Amino acid sequence: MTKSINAYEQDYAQLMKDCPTWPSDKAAEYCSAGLWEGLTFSDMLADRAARYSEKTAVISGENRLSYAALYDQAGRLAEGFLQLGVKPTDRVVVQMTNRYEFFTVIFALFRIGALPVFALPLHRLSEIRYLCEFSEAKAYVIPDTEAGFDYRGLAAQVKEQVPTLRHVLVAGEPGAFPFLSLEKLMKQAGKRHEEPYWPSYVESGHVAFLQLSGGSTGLPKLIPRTHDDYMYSLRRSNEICGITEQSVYMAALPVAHNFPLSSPGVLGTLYAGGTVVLAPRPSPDDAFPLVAKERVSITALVPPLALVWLEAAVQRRPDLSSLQVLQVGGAKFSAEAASRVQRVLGCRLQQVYGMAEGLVNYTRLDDANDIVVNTQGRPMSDWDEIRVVDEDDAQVAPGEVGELLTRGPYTIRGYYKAEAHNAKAFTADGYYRTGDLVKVSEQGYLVVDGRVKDQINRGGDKIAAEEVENHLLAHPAVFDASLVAMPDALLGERACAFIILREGLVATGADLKAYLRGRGLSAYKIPDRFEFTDAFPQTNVGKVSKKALRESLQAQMSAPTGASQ
Ligand SMILES: O=C(O)c1cccc(O)c1O
Repeated sequence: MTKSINAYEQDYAQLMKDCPTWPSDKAAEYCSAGLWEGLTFSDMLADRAARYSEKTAVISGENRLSYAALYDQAGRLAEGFLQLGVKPTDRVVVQMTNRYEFFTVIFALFRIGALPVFALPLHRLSEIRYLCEFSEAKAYVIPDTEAGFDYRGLAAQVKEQVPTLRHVLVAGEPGAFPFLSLEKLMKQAGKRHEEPYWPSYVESGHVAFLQLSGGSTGLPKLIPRTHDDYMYSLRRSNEICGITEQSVYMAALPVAHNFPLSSPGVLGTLYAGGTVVLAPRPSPDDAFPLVAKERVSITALVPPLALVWLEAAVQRRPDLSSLQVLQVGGAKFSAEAASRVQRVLGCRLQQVYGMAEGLVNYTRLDDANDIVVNTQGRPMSDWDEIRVVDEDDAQVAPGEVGELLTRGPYTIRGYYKAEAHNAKAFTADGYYRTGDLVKVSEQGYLVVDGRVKDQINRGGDKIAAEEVENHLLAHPAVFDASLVAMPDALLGERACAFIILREGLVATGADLKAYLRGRGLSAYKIPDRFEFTDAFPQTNVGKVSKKALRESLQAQMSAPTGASQ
């Protein structure tokens, strides 16, 4: 350590300047109402390790980590990170598949006040390079390989292209790459010193990590969440979802995604002293045996996976007797599929409509079937403020469709380093513009009815149209590009790119797909279909009419003479 505590205070002051937070009167209100309890993630784990000690915290393949072991490993890794020169307020991009090191790493970073930046396992060079650059990350943490993909090769490219990135750390084997394994980092740090072995710089009001936005603009936005606000959302989610120390939560979705991370997810489960089971993949082949073996009581899926589970369960009749609750969220779940969950899987359905920016809505476990099947739930907290507005920000009549705006004790007031965007994405009085169209029932339940933001929700994977369009526009043969959603029975939506080629130049759909892959774009963002055209329909203010493009696509898809690929 080369700096005094005061120096870190300056670093925190800078960080907090980059991260808009709540006005002080609101913050005081949330504190005095006991919503923000003044607990950091590091203190939370220390407390649970003392309380639950040998109880199993995380199960991942052959590994079973007790609360004490998780705390101990996080402490040693924290020491290791400090020795590497990672210090309070530094950013560290964490791209981890569902393995236990996700927890040892993030709790190590929480401990020293460094900020994990949560990447997803499917992210590739384009996304990771951006995350590392934009957050000025000092380190990048990866698994060695997973599902046939070598993250070390990706990291080698990122390291070469991002000069501020000093360290790559690997869960598993570094192999021939010049990277340090987490295991070595932990050993290097030696045995844990007497506590506390470094002063605590971390306060509960500080930003704990940067979460990723689904986004609708060219580049993904980073979401600063504080210990206080996130912890409140976990505590309240636990109450609603019945999470206790008896709960066994299985993460089938990638654990860094906000839904399995916090609604109530793996962190809610650790908060309650329960057990987290990490499924390597969400397929019935992997997940059903785990549910039976570990007596999983609750898990979370996106709608396409829920459909796959429903189908497989009918055929295989697996032992899901321990499963009490299946949460479905991330995209709209059809009422038809929703109505089959209880009968086919033998557990209660909970619909979850949430966003990494904050607001999470749940159907309640004792809600009538009609509500559980037909709505996306209601806000988790009485402190959530919501408004449903028309294009002029005027409140719509009760029950009418409008854009959902929200603010509250766990909804951010602005993105990280995004002043210009924040002015558009938030109202002057601090409401976040969700970009989703909803209607609110008399009892306060939300039904999602579309969106105004330019995004495609591909089975829960959100694609910002502008991001993909920008990549397409970089192709020499592309004059203009417009990405729209097309309906899909399994995923809900897929992406179709409408392309106008430059005169005299040619490119096929296959060429453009290969081009996007070559630019390091993740697979889920690569358009599923390409349509070549001479001009785009326009709105009466002269913008590209995506509505007209979607309609022309619909007409073509229902026409008898198949698709042009
Ligand atoms: O981002 C989401 O889609 C989401 C869904 C359910 C719950 C959440 O917390 C989410 O962030």
